[in-house]
Parts: sequence; structure tokens; C-alpha cells
Amino acid sequence: MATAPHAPVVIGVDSSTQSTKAAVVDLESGRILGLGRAPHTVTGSDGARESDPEQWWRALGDAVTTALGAAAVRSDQVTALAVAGQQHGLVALDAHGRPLRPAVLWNDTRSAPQAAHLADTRGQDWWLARTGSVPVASITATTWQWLRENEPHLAAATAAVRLPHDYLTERLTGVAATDPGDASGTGWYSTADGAYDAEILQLLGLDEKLLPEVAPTGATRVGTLTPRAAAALGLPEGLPVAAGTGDNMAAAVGLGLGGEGLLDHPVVSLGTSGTVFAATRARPVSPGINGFAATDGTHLPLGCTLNCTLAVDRVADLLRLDREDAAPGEGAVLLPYLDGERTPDLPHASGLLTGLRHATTPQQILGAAYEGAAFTVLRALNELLAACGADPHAPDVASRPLRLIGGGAQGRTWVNTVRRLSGRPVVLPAATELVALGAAALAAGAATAADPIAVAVGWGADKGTELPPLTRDSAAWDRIEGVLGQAARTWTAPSAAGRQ
Ligand SMILES: Nc1ncnc2c1ncn2[C@@H]1O[C@H](COP(=O)(O)OP(=O)(O)O)[C@@H](O)[C@H]1O
Ligand SMILES: O=C(CO)[C@@H](O)[C@H](O)COP(=O)(O)O
Repeated sequence: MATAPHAPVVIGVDSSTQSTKAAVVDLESGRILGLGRAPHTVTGSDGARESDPEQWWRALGDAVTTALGAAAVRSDQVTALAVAGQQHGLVALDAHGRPLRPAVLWNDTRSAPQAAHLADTRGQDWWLARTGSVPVASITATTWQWLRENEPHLAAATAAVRLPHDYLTERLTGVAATDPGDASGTGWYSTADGAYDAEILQLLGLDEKLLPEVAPTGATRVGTLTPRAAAALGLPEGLPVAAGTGDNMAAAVGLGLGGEGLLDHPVVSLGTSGTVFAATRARPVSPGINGFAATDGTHLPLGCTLNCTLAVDRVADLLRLDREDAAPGEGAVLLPYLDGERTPDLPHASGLLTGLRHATTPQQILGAAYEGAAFTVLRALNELLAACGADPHAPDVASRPLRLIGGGAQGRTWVNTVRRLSGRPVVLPAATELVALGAAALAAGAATAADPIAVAVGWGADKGTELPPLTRDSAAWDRIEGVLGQAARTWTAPSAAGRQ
């Protein structure tokens, strides 16, 4: 369908771990008219993962201007903008709004001791009842505790605490705002009450005045482009900006998930993180998953692994193989927990390879890395389904299609490994940039007051190709599960980790 000349467009931004992507989207049809991309640098070793928020800001500008150029639209056609960002990362700002240090990211495991201490201090049930999640190293509250204990002078100097997407929204508008979805990943927001939790903030020594206001939804118009931001992006001053949200919440919006029919099509996202999520009206709580909020305050239970596409690509690099040059692992098992692991909660884990024989080929070792990563994501899916009251092994549940999204969903080996280990059909949505598209739907909500989920459903971004199930490789599943069961016992303390 052709786009009318000078038709209104919206811009959705996905500021994720490895890059920023910006999509210029036709408001009426949801067609992506132009896409821009700019990479991020992630630094750190031995559990540290940090990025420079200034680089996110520059990447946003580059991605937006590239997308506008590719779309060949006039800047006055743009009606609103929204940012979706990687969840949880801690951005500590000084009194002038400048980062005091690089942001500590969601896959930084240095706060594992603080996470364990917080969980023990009040008990899992206490945390689940309030925030929907038991603290693990990714959750912002544990990172804040790490900062307090390890860099107390910076914690004391912190005048504002932001999540990555809040930081960018504030650079755009000058307004300190977040949304229920991203707030629910902080560990200090109560998904039960829909507000910051005063008792947790007290426990963390964190003044609520340092936090952004939580807008009612991610589509809420929180401000407009400042003259400076407008000049940097080549967009009109005064352009409406929505509250935005976390990247997984935005992907759910892009897929038009709105609390009903959730378990029919659980979502598996294959990116730096592997995530599984579903939109629910009920608020499931279980220690193995995160009970996050969706961007409209309904619920988005989610499981997240630390090692997905990036870890498998690293194994391919080590073997000097193309990422598609892989074969089923046969007897080889590779748990690619290069960054430690979050689900299961094994922050001190490392990569593990076992089951090698003389006949094992490099391609099988790479295939084993895919299997180890896919198993870990699908294991989280089973936990998610169980937390939502569904038996993951019941024939009517186990036969439902998975929606596969994220960069990995573009890879043949990823898709086939997920099909083989799950035994389920998979749907590959035609739209590949679902986070940016979800952010664009939030922007549409800010521009027109329409419901972003309804907008996304109208765009039909969830529609795609359905691939039939492959016979479930239960032998591979059992083999990997057995190795994980044994290895987990050796990874419970840093001294046993042997992390390099
Ligand atoms: N054609 C492809 N085949 C397999 N993997 C791919 C392909 N294209 C991108 N990827 C993977 O997608 C990842 C990036 O996915 P993305 O969802 O954008 O990640 P993130 O949101 O974490 O930045 C990369 O790590 C890369 O391994
Ligand atoms: O921590 C989580 C979810 O809780 C991650 O999913 C981050 O939101 C980063 O995602 P990607 O960079 O992999 O998109």
C-alpha cells in the first residue's frame, strides 16, 4: 500500500544493549518508511557491563536522522516520538543532569551479593507480594545497593536516578518521567499498588525525590521536544513525546498484546538477552520469573536469560565458524553462560562444555551452544507458563505456537533450534523491529489519544509466517537439563565459579 504524500508519521526508538534503532512509521498503515541504526559500546569484564549514556544520546540522534533520511518524509509530518529502552540499567546523574559514571547495565552481575542480601533480608514472598520479582543482580535496586557499598561517594553525589529510557526521554523533553512497565523492573516499584514502594526506598536509602514521576501509561504525553533536542534531531520544537517504556514492554505493544489470549501465543525474544513473556490481566507471582507491569499497568510476566545471541555468536567466533554453520550437538552439551546467568539465578556461572568425543565436530559444538541457550530460554518459558497456572506439558498448552522475535529470529539455526527443542510451531512476525514499532504505537497514542495496543493491532505487526512443529528432541533436552542440574551445584558461590 502506498503512503499518501505528507501523511502523518510517528517515530519509535529502540535503545537496546547493542544498538539504537529508530523507525519512522506511517501512522495510518504502520509501515516502517525508514529505519536508522547506531551501535553502542558495552565495556567491562569479570561481571561488569557498562555503557556511556552520552553515547546512547548520540546514537539516538544518529538513528533518528538516518531514519528520517531513509523515509524521505518532511520533519513537519512527524507527529510524536517515544523511546523504548533496555530495562533495569542504573543511570546516576549529578545536579546538572550529567551522568556521574557510566550506566551499570541489566547484564552486570557485580550486584549478586547485594541481590542475595536483599532477598534474604525480607524473604522472597515479601518481594514477590510488592514488586512481583525476587531481587537478582539485574534489578536496579540491587545495582543501587552495589553503588552505595562500592562507590559511596558517587551514591552520595547522586541527584537523580534514571533508567536508560527515562534518561533519553528527559534529554528530549527536560521532563523526568517513566512509565509503569519500565518502573516495574527497578525493584522499588510496587506492581501491587502501582506506585513507588516507600518501605523499599527506605531500605535502599533512596529518596523518592531522586526518581522520575511514573506516568499513567507509556503512551502518556509527558512533554515536548526542547529547542536543543529538536535541533539535534532535525525535528520540530514542541513535538509531543510519550512516556515510552522498557524494550520488552514495547515489543508486547508492537505485537498488540493486551492482556487477553496471552497463553495462546507466548513470545520468545532472541537478542542479547533471551526473554519469554506474556500479557496477563492477573498478576502471577513466582520466584523463577519477573512479575513486571505492562506499559498500561496490566501485567507482563517475563523470564530473562543473560546469554542468548551474543553468547552464541561468541562461540561461533571462537570456533571461527559462520553462525549458520552449525549442526545438532549430538552428545555435546554447551551451557553458554559466559555472562553468568539470571534465569536460573546463577550469577557465578561460566560457560561449560561437556560430552566431547573424537568424532565431535566444531559445527556440533556450535550447535550445542544454540541448544544450551535455547534450552535455557525455553526452560524459562515453562516456568512462566506454570506461574500463569498452565501446565507447560499439557498437550493443549505445549502445542500452541510461540511468537519468535528479536535479532536471532532472523537466523535459520536459531529458529530451527527453538522448534526442535520446544516441539512447538513458531510464528515469525513479518515486522522485525517490534520494539521500535511498539514505541511508535506509544507515540501514536501520545499524538492521537488512541489506545496503542489497538493502533498496533490495526497495523497487523504480529501477523507473519507460521512454521509447523518439528519432532521434539527430548533426548537433547534431557541431556542439557542433566548437565545444568549437576553444574548448578558448583556455581553457587563466587569461589567455585572459576570466572576469568
Ligand atoms: N540474521 C541473523 N541471524 C542470526 N542472528 C542474528 C541475525 N541478525 C541479527 N542477529 C543477532 O541478533 C542480535 C541483536 O538482536 P537485537 O534483538 O537487536 O538485540 P538487542 O536488543 O539485545 O540489542 C545480535 O547479537 C545477533 O547475534
Ligand atoms: O533485562 C532484561 C529484561 O528484564 C533485558 O531483556 C533487557 O531489557 C535488555 O534487552 P536486550 O538488549 O536483549 O533487548
